[in-house]
Amino acid sequence: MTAHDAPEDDGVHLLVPLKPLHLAKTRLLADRAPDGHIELVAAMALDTVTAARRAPGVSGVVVVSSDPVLTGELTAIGVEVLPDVPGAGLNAALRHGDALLRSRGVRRLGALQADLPALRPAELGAVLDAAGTDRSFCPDLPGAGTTLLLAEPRLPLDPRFGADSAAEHARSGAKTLLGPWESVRRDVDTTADLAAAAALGLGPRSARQLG
Ligand SMILES: Nc1nc2c(ncn2[C@@H]2O[C@H](COP(=O)(O)OP(=O)(O)OP(=O)(O)O)[C@@H](O)[C@H]2O)c(=O)[nH]1
Ligand SMILES: C=C(OP(=O)(O)O)C(=O)O
Repeated sequence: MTAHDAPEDDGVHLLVPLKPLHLAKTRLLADRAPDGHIELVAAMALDTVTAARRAPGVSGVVVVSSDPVLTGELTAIGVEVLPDVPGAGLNAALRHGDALLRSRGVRRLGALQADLPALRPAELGAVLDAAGTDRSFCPDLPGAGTTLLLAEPRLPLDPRFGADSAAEHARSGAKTLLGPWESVRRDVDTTADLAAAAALGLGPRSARQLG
């Protein structure tokens, strides 16, 4: 974290998890050539992180990943990267990041997916406003997944990402955040999602990758 991310402030620190790039976003390969896949996944993550850092109410963004290329690119723009827990999976990676940031005194914490290349800072800010300090989550546009999970101040994140995570997060007592913030819900799993994100307006790195 930088001085800008000082834990004393009351903004939210977001953990952004990402698998090794060559293993990530395989559903996109169902109907896309593999050329440029790694570069596209990295570009989407960098656009997501860049937009999230600019959002009102966000005090810091920390990526959880063991990918060396991504780590190099993020570090170069001043983003901290925590190494993954090898082989432990997404929720363990987030719990690991949660524990580490809490040990530094961070009070407000959330998890944001790395595949939101159309993310608009003002829309993420509006979601954080609507959340207040409640445990809450933003479902993806299809409704089954989760793009953002926010913990209550000082309480564990308790992430339940994976199949039907929206229902799992609701069951865990999290408030559902619905509102005019399509870019926060527009995650990219398939080529149809990618086209929808492009229609919304991609971040510069993703736009460049798609030519
Ligand atoms: N750090 C970390 N991130 C993970 C891990 N597993 C999944 N993720 C990330 O969690 C996010 C949500 O996962 P998915 O949307 O299913 O992404 P994916 O597994 O890359 O996509 P598919 O291969 O298409 O299923 C993505 O950004 C993944 O890279 C993990 O073990 N560690
Ligand atoms: C892991 C998840 O992501 P996706 O739905 O994009 O696979 C989730 O939403 O919990």
